[in-house]
Amino acid sequence: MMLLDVQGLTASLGGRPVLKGVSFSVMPGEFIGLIGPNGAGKSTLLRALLGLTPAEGAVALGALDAAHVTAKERARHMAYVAQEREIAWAVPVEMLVGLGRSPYRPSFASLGLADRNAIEAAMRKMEVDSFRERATTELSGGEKARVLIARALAQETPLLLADEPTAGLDPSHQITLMRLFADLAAGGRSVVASLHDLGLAARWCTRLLLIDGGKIVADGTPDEVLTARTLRDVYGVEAFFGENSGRLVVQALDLVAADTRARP
Ligand SMILES: Nc1ncnc2c1ncn2[C@@H]1O[C@H](COP(=O)(O)OP(=O)(O)OP(=O)(O)O)[C@@H](O)[C@H]1O
Repeated sequence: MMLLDVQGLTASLGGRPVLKGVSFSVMPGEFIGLIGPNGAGKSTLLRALLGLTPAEGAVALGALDAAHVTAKERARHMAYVAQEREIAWAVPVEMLVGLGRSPYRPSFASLGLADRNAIEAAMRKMEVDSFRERATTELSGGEKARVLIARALAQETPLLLADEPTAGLDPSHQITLMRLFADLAAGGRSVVASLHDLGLAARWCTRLLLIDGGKIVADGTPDEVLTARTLRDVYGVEAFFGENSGRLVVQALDLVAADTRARP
């Protein structure tokens, strides 16, 4: 059963088309890296899936039509980690992570055992439990990111959407996060994360969707998508390609000369 099915999604912002007929589906067990240059439409796609940006086309959340779900139904199906990490409200870390349980409770109801277990597990996974009482507004950028990811994990949804979740994390926490997402996928849930780090995308994702100019221009395994040609044409970079433990290793090395670059 598909967790997400997207057909012909189009969206315009400020009068300009930003998504131009995007179609794909997500099966349980996939860790999908949404990659593409700045301005390609990755955040807009994630926001459109969540109903935060108006879009045309069909989006199915499992058996539910996204156009007709309630906010709570949607939030029980997919969690979202936004690119913006601004937290305006000086709540303790634990309380912010606890907001991930809102889709399961009537407003203002107290936390039940399942809620408390989910909050503990999420805080431990993101290693924020040691500063659970600190105000979220007084954390470093990477710590805030981990708290916001913990909130999404506490939501215990089949599908997790994350917009540049590794940005601002140190290498150890980047790997911890990618491993966690890979484990969630191996356990039958699915993750769609926009990523700029092609090395992390190649190493950990089961599938990559490459977006350019509001369209999916490649969809497949990291080996299929991250070719010298696509990196040249879409990103305008020359890259080193290697292999480690059977997985692709990619590192962008330099810009290609503009006249050798063909836009797909
Ligand atoms: N509120 C807005 N009004 C008008 N145009 C917008 C708005 N938000 C985004 N855009 C434009 O839509 C296009 C897609 O933006 P989007 O944020 O989806 O790209 P992205 O692939 O996530 O980029 P990045 O990697 O830089 O985060 C860009 O050209 C951007 O300038």
